[in-house]
Amino acid sequence: MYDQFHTIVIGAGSGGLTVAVGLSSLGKSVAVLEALHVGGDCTNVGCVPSKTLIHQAEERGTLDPDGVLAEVRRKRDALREKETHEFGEIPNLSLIFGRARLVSRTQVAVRLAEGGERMLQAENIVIATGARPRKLVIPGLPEQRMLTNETVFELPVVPHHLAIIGGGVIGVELAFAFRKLGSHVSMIDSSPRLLTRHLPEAAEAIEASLAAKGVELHFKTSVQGYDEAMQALQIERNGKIATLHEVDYVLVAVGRQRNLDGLGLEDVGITFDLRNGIAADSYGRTNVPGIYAIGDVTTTSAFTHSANAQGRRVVQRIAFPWLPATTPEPFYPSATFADPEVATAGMSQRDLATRYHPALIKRIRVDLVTQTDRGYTDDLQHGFIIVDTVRLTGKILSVTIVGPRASEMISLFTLAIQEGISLYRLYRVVYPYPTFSSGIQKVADAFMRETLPNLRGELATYLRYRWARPARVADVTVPVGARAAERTMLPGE
Ligand SMILES: Cc1cc2nc3c(=O)[nH]c(=O)nc-3n(C[C@H](O)[C@H](O)[C@H](O)COP(=O)(O)OP(=O)(O)OC[C@H]3O[C@@H](n4cnc5c(N)ncnc54)[C@H](O)[C@@H]3O)c2cc1C
Ligand SMILES: NC(=O)c1ccc[n+]([C@@H]2O[C@H](COP(=O)([O-])OP(=O)(O)OC[C@H]3O[C@@H](n4cnc5c(N)ncnc54)[C@H](O)[C@@H]3O)[C@@H](O)[C@H]2O)c1
Repeated sequence: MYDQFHTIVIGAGSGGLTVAVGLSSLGKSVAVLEALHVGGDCTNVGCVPSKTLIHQAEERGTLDPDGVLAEVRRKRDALREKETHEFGEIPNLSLIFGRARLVSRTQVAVRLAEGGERMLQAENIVIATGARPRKLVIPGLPEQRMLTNETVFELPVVPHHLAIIGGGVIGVELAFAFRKLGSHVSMIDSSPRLLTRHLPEAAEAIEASLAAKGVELHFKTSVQGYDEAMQALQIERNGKIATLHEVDYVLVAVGRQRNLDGLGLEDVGITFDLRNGIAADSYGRTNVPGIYAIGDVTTTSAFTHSANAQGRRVVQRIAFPWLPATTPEPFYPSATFADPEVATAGMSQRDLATRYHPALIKRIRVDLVTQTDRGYTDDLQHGFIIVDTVRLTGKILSVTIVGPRASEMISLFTLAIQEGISLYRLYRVVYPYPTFSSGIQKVADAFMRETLPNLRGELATYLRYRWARPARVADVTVPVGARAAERTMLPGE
């Protein structure tokens, strides 16, 4: 016997809840199936606890580090409870705890958390099952000393020496936080630098800031094993073994693995692969009519805001199928809550390199330390804005900001890129004084200074290279904010 719904959503995380709330508020009956907790990764083991930790560590530092960890859990649990209660109360929305599996193109079986199985049927199914941390095997490391983002926020006491494997977004954010709480922190990455999806300039600033705070950085390095008796972590670089002493915890943050297994995707004929996740178009449609996929389980999303944006497009598609579905997926901005913050908007460097001849691109860099008075008043150590723009036209293609509140500042550029607002128009905007955002004015100033006195030359270059294909794709980085469909690498791969 199948219970009937208009839409079944698998996963009550950032993406799934967006669809469920959107459709139920439009009067559609929605079943949301969740294996663990309402809120998914973001509320429970991701954005919310990590940002609370970062904020608390900044505010309270070494005064009461274990109290900070307790406060992170208190706030996380309170939010989880509030969300669970609120979603449970929404009319037309049935929240069902259990593990879901597709049994046909319109039917889902749920192994209920309370025991037993329930069968559901709907004309639309949305898969939003997210991702989990990729695991590493470290010989000799006892299980209780191995942490991931799923366990690190449960620590009752702050580690004495935390070794973080992986210098991506998770590793970097948590390295700053635990260092501020008084842990000795060592970072180990197999790559030659941190934040490999960002511009090298951004990684350099973050590396300098971490090093200044006493974080040990080990690049091109792998972890060999752990000696419990000595609490020693063996690492290897260029064939040489070194030892990190008194390591009480190892945090593994080496990327993500999509939650695809046990979903019955093959049985229903949904196109997916382990590397790229479920293939979906810019409106979340998979190759199977009526089945959608959004968020971390797809190729194109790695953030809460992108899962949310995709969820809203699915709501539009399902509720208003007569509206045109022609807009491409937007570029998703990214924000890394390091100290200083790193934020990006627009195209990836790889995409730039494939679509534009290098001669057509003008790169402008404004140093927030020396070129803004706010940098001076605040004794800023690291900060800049880098903008890649089309010569002559001032069309903004790609932006990286490193600095305080970069995560807030980036939205102006996100708007400019999406709405085709050029640097000529940003030049006319008045920015309050003294702010870091006055650096945006400096970017526009620099563009005008380099363009207007040389209009003829800029025009000639523009006309010559406007349609020219680049000779070859350079070895370039792919910023996190890149439209993920255009990435060649995915988080954790
Ligand atoms: C430490 C950390 C910090 C982060 N910080 C940020 C940040 O600051 N900003 C940002 O934008 N993003 C951040 N992210 C990324 C963000 O958390 C994810 O991109 C986002 O949660 C993805 O949403 P989702 O809906 O795709 O999946 P999820 O939120 O992971 O939700 C998927 C849900 O599906 C459930 N599920 C899985 N399989 C099944 C099944 N078979 N049946 C039923 N339920 C199932 C899971 O239990 C889960 O609740 C962070 C991630 C981590 C790990
Ligand atoms: N502020 C945010 O938006 C935010 C914050 C945290 C996480 N996230 C999301 O979570 C996801 C995962 O982040 P992550 O940091 O785990 O992955 P990541 O892909 O960003 O970084 C993984 C790092 O681990 C390194 N690595 C891989 N294997 C290794 C090995 N065996 N030994 C040593 N180093 C190794 C890689 O070189 C890379 O630098 C990202 O997609 C991100 O979007 C977002």
